[in-house]
Amino acid sequence: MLQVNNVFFAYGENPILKDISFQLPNGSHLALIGESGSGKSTLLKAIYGKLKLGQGEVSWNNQKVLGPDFNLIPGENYMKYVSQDLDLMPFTTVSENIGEHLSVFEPETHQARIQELLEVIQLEDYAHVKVKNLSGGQQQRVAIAKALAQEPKILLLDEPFSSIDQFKKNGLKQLLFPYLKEKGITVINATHDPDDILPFSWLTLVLKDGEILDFGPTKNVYNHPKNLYAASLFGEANTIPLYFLNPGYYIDRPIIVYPHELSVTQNSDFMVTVEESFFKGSHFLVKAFHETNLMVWFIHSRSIIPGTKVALKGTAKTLLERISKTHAKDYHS
Ligand SMILES: Nc1ncnc2c1ncn2[C@@H]1O[C@H](COP(=O)(O)OP(=O)(O)OP(=O)(O)O)[C@@H](O)[C@H]1O
Repeated sequence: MLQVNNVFFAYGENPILKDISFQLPNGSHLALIGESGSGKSTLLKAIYGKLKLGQGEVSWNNQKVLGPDFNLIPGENYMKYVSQDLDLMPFTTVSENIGEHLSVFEPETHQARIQELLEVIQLEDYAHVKVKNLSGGQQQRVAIAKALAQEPKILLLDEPFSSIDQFKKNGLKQLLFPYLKEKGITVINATHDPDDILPFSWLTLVLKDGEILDFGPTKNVYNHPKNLYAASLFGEANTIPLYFLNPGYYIDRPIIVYPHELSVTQNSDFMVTVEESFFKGSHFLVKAFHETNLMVWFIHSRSIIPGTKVALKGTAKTLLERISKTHAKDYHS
């Protein structure tokens, strides 16, 4: 179990992490999300033991993570941190980088381990290429393999796929994340990419201004977002007064609605005027305005001519659940 208890951290007078507490069972996969500057990298560094905490502590299996005052080289041997600063040896090969910290006394195991990791990061053909001759994305993959070579129990990833193209990124994630799960490695992945979060992370933690806004199963964080900020981290999102969606609810409470939860209908009083349709491959993302000037995003199978008035309804099951939860809250308050 990884435990983060009441962690506070400031850069000088500037508080960055404010009373962060959460627990992660071993082998879990957490997505750490939040806008730029919300404190994701700082939290990873705090967990890794790189920062002198103002207050609080981090422990793993009841063993305290010692900070920079105790470890000359920050970090515990059961934990690896892959940041943007890749810490590779540019003039040696991919294999040599991955195997840098492996025992030379077991050459066969050593080679087998390197081969296994080359397959996970899909760089088998580059085993003997010098790192300086690789692209930025390829170097990121080597840094991940190098971290995994030492069989950590906890892997901290700081936007690990930022330089990797979409095609390679998808393939890599489909190999890497199941591999980490199979090995029982606890993963905290700081990311801006909804495609990292929804399919792979069972848990999600939302940071806002250095505080935890939400923490729980990804499905709950997504389906019942705390506010527009949390929902927007997954993509476009709307806040719409409840009574626009169901005139039966005479409550002036806004509700979060994802674009895919709205659809064009013949019979609804919720009318909007289309401004623009954006091609998204399998559908169009449409930007429209209600007469109250409220901006509304919804998806549609075709592009819609700007200026067209359409009626919208929200019938998605997830939205209906959210509506009934919001309505119940009003009813009881
Ligand atoms: N070495 C530092 N000295 C002073 N302030 C810092 C330092 N590193 C980060 N900060 C500040 O701490 C805050 C949090 O930064 P952090 O890098 O943790 O955010 P982040 O959520 O990871 O952002 P991004 O998504 O852009 O990587 C920011 O306001 C940043 O300017």
